[in-house]
Amino acid sequence: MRRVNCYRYTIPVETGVILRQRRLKQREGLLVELHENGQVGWGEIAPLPEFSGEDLPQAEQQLKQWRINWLNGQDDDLDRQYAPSVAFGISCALAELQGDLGSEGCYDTAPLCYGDPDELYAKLQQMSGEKVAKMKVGLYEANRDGLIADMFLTAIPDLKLRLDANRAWTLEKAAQFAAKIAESNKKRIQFIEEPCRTPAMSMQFAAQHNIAIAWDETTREPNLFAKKSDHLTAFIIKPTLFGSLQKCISLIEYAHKQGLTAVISSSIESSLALTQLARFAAQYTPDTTPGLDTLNLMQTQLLRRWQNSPLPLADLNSPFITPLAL
Ligand SMILES: O=C(O)CCC(=O)c1ccccc1C(=O)O
Ligand SMILES: [Mg+2]
Repeated sequence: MRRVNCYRYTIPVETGVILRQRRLKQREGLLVELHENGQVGWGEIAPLPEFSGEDLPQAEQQLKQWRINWLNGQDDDLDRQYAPSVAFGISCALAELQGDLGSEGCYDTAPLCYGDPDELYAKLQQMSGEKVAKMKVGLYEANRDGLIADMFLTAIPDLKLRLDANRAWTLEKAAQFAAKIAESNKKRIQFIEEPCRTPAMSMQFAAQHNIAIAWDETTREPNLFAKKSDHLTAFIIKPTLFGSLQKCISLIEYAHKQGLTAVISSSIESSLALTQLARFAAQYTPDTTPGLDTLNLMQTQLLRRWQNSPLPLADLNSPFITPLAL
């Protein structure tokens, strides 16, 4: 006997969270709770504004349709029939229901920083294992980004640095950034995600300046497999933007076959999905530090705790969660 409960959540986020020039005041999403044969599974469906193609009302409508089909005994093709955030959330709930999502999580995630050295030093001191951090660039002057990145690499000799420009730079701006990085420091740049306006420009930049790059937005565009480069070292996989766990596993396996790293990355989900991503990362990318350091953008956790997070935990009776009558 199958049973489904659905909820909508709204969590206030810290001031200053900007997504492609748009301020994010709150994070909204859906929760789906499945019951079958005495088992329970949870999933989170949270389209990310400015990044997802679908919005929350569309996701809710799709969840309503999937629920009807599942209660009628149908098992839909999630990635063919539903938007990525819907396919991802439902696949997590089904994976939990079927016991396919590991219990151990990789909570040692790469600290995300915006250029404040003190903040990064503090976070790195708490890290066990490899010291890897991610810094957003492209928001200010490229020279400044280069000086700060080089300072971090020089000051912390065992630091491996990930950078993310979200396609902000022209080739000229990217060259200004690269000019500030000491040659001896370049090999500790694990990658720059999407440095330039287009993948072709990014590949040209990487070859000209001998700096590793990674595809993030490009993993969700057509002809990904044609965009190869000797300087490409990683795919950044955001399941909420990409699709079901099964679709992500296929891309992880392809990346590993190509000798690339696959980094499981946050789409600013609540602690429910973030902890599921930490478990998924431990299961399928055990040798790679995930990029899940976004919980501190929120004012509360939802249903499940992130290891050692001091944030309060909201349960189903909290004002942040509303039952949905679909
Ligand atoms: O990947 C990470 O470490 C954190 C997630 C992150 O950076 C991100 C979060 C929301 C939207 C876009 C991005 C991005 O990687 O570009
Ligand atoms: Mg990115």
